[in-house]
Amino acid sequence: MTFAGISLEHKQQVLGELSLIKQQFAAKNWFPGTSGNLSMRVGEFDPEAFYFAITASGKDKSLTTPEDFLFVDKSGRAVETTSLKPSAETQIHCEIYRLTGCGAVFHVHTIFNNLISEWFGEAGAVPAQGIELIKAFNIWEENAPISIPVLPNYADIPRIAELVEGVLNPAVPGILLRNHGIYAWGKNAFEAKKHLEAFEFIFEYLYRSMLLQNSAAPLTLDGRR
Ligand SMILES: CSC[C@@H](O)[C@@H](O)C(=O)COP(=O)(O)O
Ligand SMILES: [Zn+2]
Repeated sequence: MTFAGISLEHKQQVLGELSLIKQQFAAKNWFPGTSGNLSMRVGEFDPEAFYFAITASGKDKSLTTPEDFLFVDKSGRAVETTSLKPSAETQIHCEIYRLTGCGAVFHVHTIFNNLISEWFGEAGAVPAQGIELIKAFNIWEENAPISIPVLPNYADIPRIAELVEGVLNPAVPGILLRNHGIYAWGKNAFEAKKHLEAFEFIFEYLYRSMLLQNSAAPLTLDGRR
C-alpha cells in the first residue's frame, strides 16, 4: 500500500494509462510550448478525500520521462515526497473532480479552441447544434442544441476555479477558458479522451462553417461562382 490505501499496482496502471494518452495527444500537437495538463483519479471518489495523478508543471509534454506525473489530494497538495510541482492549473482539476466525481480531466490548448473561445467569449458560451459528434456526450436527441461555457482567463487560477461551479452543465462535460484552452472530463480516461476529441471536432467544425458562410458566394447551377 502507498498513500490512502492505494496499491502500487493501481498507481502504476493509472500512470501507464495517462502516459499513453499524453503521447497520443502530443502526436496531435495538443501540447504546444509545454501547455496543457492531464489528470486521472486514483481510488474511489469521496468528496471529502480523493486523490489523482497530474502532470508536473512546465514539462515538455511531448516527452516521456519518470518525472511526468505526481499524486495530489483534493486540495492539490502532493501526497508523496517529490521535487515535482503539480500543474499550475491543479485547482481547476480539483474543482472539476469535486463537483462531478469524474475519473479523468484533460486540458489542451489548440488553435481551434482558442479562436472559438475568443469569438464567443463575450457571450460566455459556445452554441452548437446539428453536429453528429454530440452523441459522444451521450446526447441522442435529434438536432439537440448544446452550449459550451466559456470562462474568463484570469491570471489568478483560484479565481477561475471558483467560477466553475456556476457554469458547469452536467450534460456537457467541458469548459473553455477564453483564448486559453479547454477542460474536458469523463468517468474514466477513455471517456474524457472521447469527450475532448468531440469538443475539438466541434470547434474546428464551427470555425470552418463560419468561414464558409462568410466566404461563399452563391453558386450558379453549373457550379461556377
Ligand atoms: C506555457 S503556456 C500554458 C500554461 O500557462 C498553462 O496554461 C498550461 O496549460 C500548462 O501549465 P502547467 O503548469 O505545465 O500545467
Ligand atoms: Zn492551460
